Amino acid sequence: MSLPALTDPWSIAGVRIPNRVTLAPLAGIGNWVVRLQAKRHGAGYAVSEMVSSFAIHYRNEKTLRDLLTFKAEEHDGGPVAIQLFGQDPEVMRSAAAYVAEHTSVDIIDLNMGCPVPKVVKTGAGAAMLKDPETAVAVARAAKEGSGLPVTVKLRSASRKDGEHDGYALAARLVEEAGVDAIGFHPRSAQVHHRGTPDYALAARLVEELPVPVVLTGGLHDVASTLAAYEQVRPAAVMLARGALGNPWLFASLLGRRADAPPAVADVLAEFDWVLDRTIEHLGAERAGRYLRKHYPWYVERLAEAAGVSPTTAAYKQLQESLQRSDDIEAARALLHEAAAVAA
Ligand SMILES: Cc1cc2nc3c(=O)[nH]c(=O)nc-3n(C[C@H](O)[C@H](O)[C@H](O)COP(=O)(O)O)c2cc1C
Repeated sequence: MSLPALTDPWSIAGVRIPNRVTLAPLAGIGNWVVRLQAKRHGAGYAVSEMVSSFAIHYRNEKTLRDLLTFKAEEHDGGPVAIQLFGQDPEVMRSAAAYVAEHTSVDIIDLNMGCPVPKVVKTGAGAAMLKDPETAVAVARAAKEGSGLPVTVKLRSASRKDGEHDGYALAARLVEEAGVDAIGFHPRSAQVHHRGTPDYALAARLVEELPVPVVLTGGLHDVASTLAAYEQVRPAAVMLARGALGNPWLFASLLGRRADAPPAVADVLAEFDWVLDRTIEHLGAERAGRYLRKHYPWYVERLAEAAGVSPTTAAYKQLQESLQRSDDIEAARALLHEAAAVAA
């Protein structure tokens, strides 16, 4: 069969997704601002940062306030999912029921791939690859609790030289828990985010499973994403590190803009948009601290737009000044000044 264009629609359990370029879950990053940013630049589907099922079950105030905000405009460009993690089926059932009732999410995604020790030592994330019975029970509970489509994002394996326990788990989740799609990251949990993903293995999974497989891993620019899409033939591609402070990648992949760095004015306008929306989300004080994580990406874009290496002295100094600043308006002024020089 011919390979659909990335601009072609597809669906997860009857939920229509207008194109095949999607935003990956990104812990500490993928809040409504970042999801809406991806959607504005064309992403057909976006998954939230991972959220603890326990925190929802126990009604942790900060979690409910900061992580369970989904804006109506996020849905304009296609559906939105929340990613939940946790190893206890009954807690997952309760958390899934809560998000179905209290948020506008269309789909629940379950994290079975996070390799971070804090998560794995509780038996959640990538630890689930070694415990298929629990993984199936958790997925079933999420479906029953929410009544929503449920997808699972997982790694190909726990260990780099071990069996492909994640690959095997994917089929069981679909067969035994009725999981509606799989997000597949063909790297082992052991290597975290290093090395080349095993796209040949991902292609086999796409052939084998009766549900959509969404590919993530190593999709850092237009060329690498198109090459992986053609090799693996997944239902969709899911951008992660490649999209950090680079929402233009969505538009370039969808043919809505050239595959070229954004202009200085575009970087500045985007930066202002992110600042304004994050102030709306967190208030100016918290936004100022939180956004330090985002600043380096926009400095890099600015350097690219100016045709200069981000390692030159001026850009290094700008990075340092931004990291020292927790005043959001001071940070805005710094980037505007640098942009005036770059333009
Ligand atoms: C900062 C960061 C946070 C991430 N957070 C999550 C997460 O919350 N849930 C998840 O399933 N994967 C998470 N991932 C993994 C990504 O979704 C993605 O699968 C992975 O980075 C591979 O894609 P890449 O090589 O294109 O970056 C995270 C990755 C990064 C770099």
